[in-house]
Amino acid sequence: MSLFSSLFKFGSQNIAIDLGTANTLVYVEGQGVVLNEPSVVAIETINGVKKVKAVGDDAKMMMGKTPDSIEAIRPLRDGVIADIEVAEQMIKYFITKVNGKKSMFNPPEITICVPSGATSVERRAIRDAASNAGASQVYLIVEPMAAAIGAGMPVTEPIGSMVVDIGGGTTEVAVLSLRGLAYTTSVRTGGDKMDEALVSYVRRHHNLLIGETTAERIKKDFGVARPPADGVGQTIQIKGRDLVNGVPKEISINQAQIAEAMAEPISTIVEGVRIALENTAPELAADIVDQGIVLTGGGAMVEGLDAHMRDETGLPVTVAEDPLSCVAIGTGRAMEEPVYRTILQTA
Ligand SMILES: Nc1ncnc2c1ncn2[C@@H]1O[C@H](COP(=O)(O)OP(=O)(O)OP(=O)(O)O)[C@@H](O)[C@H]1O
Repeated sequence: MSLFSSLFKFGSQNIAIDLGTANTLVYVEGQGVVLNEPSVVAIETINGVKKVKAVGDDAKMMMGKTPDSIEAIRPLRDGVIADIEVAEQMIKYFITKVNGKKSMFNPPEITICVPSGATSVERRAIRDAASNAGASQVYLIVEPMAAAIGAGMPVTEPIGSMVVDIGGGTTEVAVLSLRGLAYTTSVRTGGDKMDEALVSYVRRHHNLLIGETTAERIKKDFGVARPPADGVGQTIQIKGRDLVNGVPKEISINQAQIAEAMAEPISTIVEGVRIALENTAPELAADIVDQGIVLTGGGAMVEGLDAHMRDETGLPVTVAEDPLSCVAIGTGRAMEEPVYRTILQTA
């Protein structure tokens, strides 16, 4: 085997990254999604020196439970990079995890998605983080376009389609046609705001303090976008700290109350969709009446959200097949398939 072919064989594959507020997914050329871990980094400070202690799953397990010397950080907030240095460390860690040491000798091309509303400064921050993490070339793709490609929507055709990507930090609403965004808006509300709404509801109504992780678990397992048909739904027990006497306490809450708690962020998302529909050109709007709206992102999995949006807009609404992976799959397909190549932006 020649030196060239051995280098080629052992070279690193190009990769696509969905750098999300809540989760980071990595798609490797020819393999698909190979990594899906929380966007969390645990940093330990010893004698003023900061060191990465854990990344991804291991770091998330530490959230809310770390000693003073360790801080679990989410480097992305509201869909943009809040801590550039930590984000870079996280990207570097994930690239090495999928490509091993190969990336050092033969750096991969990286295609990475950015929120459609990201400013040029934010785009540069994401590009620099990927370059510093070892990319030979960085391409960007806007998140709703990636979500639509991942959901199998006809983005290259002269047909209007609407995608609503409900992530952790942001909800991206976009109308796409002929490889471009005909209209886009980004609402800084997503799954995180639903968690926060649950935390404050429980504090207000039960004087109980619960953590973000507990709130997220309640949302995922019992969250509903509208009150259950019987007006109550399932009742669950939740544990936290009593705000009056400071001791651990358990209370009961039902799904009607959970729906009430989550109502505000959900109506902000629906309002974003309504504004997008009002701003869509008539020909494209006519297509959306036929094609309907497709929901992607983890927030799309809140029970009854599709039905609620159908009632609010009067349009057909469906949830994509694999809502949590749509953006990563779409970013990966845009990297691999020549038909989407012109959609990619060189950073
Ligand atoms: N089964 C579920 N039901 C409700 N919400 C869920 C479910 N699974 C995941 N989520 C929520 O989806 C959100 C994460 O979605 P996703 O991974 O698409 O976001 P992201 O890409 O990381 O965020 P962003 O697009 O804002 O950068 C989190 O708020 C998470 O709690």
